[in-house]
Amino acid sequence: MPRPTVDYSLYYVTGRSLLPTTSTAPLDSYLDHLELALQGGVTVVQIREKDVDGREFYEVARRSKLVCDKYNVPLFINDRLDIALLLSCHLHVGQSDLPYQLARHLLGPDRLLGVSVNTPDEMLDILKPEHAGMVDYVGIGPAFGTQTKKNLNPVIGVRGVRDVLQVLGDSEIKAVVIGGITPETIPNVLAQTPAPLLPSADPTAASPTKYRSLDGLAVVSSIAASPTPDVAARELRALFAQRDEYTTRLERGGEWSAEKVVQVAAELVDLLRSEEKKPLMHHITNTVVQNDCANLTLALNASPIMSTVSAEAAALSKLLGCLVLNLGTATVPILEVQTIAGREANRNRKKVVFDPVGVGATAYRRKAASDLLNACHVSIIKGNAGEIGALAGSSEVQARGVDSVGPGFKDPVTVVRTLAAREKLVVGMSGEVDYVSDGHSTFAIENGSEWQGKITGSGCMASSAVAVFAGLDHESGPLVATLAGLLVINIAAEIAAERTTVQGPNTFRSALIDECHNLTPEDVVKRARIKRV
Ligand SMILES: Cc1ncc(COP(=O)(O)OP(=O)(O)O)c(N)n1
Ligand SMILES: Cc1ncsc1CCOP(=O)(O)O
Repeated sequence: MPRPTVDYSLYYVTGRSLLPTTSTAPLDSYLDHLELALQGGVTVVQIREKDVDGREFYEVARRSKLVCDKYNVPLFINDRLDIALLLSCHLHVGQSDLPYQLARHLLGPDRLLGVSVNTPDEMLDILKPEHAGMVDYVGIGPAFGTQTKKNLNPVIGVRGVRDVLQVLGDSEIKAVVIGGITPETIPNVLAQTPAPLLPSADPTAASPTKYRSLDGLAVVSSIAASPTPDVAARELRALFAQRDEYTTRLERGGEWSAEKVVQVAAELVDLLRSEEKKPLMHHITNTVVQNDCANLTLALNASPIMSTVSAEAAALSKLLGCLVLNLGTATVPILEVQTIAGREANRNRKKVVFDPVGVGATAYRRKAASDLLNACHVSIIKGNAGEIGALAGSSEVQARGVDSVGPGFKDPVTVVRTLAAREKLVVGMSGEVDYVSDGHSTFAIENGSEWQGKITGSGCMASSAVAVFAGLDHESGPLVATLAGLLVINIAAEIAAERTTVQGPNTFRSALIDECHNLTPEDVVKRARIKRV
């Protein structure tokens, strides 16, 4: 008998101790809860019972199987091969349980076997030719921190999950992600995990054209702790149903020419000028530039709000055009608010711009940036060469505090393209020439003024300009938004610098904000110096 084909989209690992209801008949109440979860769309169930004796585990599994059979949903048993065999169920084992080779031997050929995987090496072991056909799926994680499991393996973040998927490649073994999977974390998981299938593992070798994605989401508390498990399951299923959109977006690549970018940037300036409902820009930014970024946002005809209050992040994210997360004042409370706001923006499918201010300066900031990129999906990273180099893992360009020093990269195009392809977002690198890439198409913008390097916060203001364009409800996407934002601020800077009244940094700063306010679509068309590289 061949093993069944399973839809792993929503894999519910039970957690009886987390159930919200207490009842005089706890097992019945748990079974009712399980049935509701199945009605909501759970596609696979695993019975995971910790700290109970074998008899109780057996009874819970036996009764659960009757419920799952009613919905034709496959049932896995966690760890206990004996119970899986007795009930003709499938089995899940971890790396410290019975070795999966032995488990397969005893389970026989007809039942499904899943294995937990925490590292690329563990994945490689399962893929060895001598282990072929033993494992049907892997549970990759923990992706995020969770209260549900004691003795948790190291948290690997979305990028760790992607590293395992990269090794899994186009194997027929299915993959689910586990650990801290909630409606808030799912958008980032779906956006970040598709792993490029390349002839070589080097993401710079060529633009990836195909990606390996997850086959499902595995959750405990997102369903077990819900008083309405049917509603919870439905929401999780609906979120997972967006998976292919994320992959298709990556596989589509970019078709933009420089001329087309300029034309659309001019249209976007026009749209901003005419927009009655100005896009709301939520900035969680540093204390040095708040006022300038708010004024620049207003000058471009968008509405700034500079809130650092976590309690209103959810409400704001519903009204947002775009969220700006700036690493300049990287205190622990600010990073916490940024994480919450980023996840809420992801949940509401709003764009997030990340300005990794000073990320090259200290190990503390590098960790903060990495944690933020693991916690929420960012659409655009905009930084200077020192910052982009630090995120790309290059030491070619040094950072001095928040500034970048030296002549820049020998091959800036490869740096931005590689980082964009790896992080699956758009990278904008500002400097004498700005480089922008989505991992497929890369552009260089030559507009700008020397004065920009002589005022503090010009990079942060450029990020605000990018965010304004990203926040417009327009189909052109984050690549064009980044290009439009940088074109606009650089052209406004050029025009400002030509003013005879500009005598130094301070008069330039005021003139820059004025010229952002005055800029016309015609200025963009006339002055843009941009090329595809
Ligand atoms: C689908 C899925 N993936 C991973 C695990 C974790 O299993 P394990 O590492 O054995 O840890 P315990 O669940 O036994 O605590 C899982 N159960 N399911
Ligand atoms: C069993 C397990 N294995 C890795 S994390 C985890 C617990 C996941 O629980 P939750 O979905 O509540 O974070």
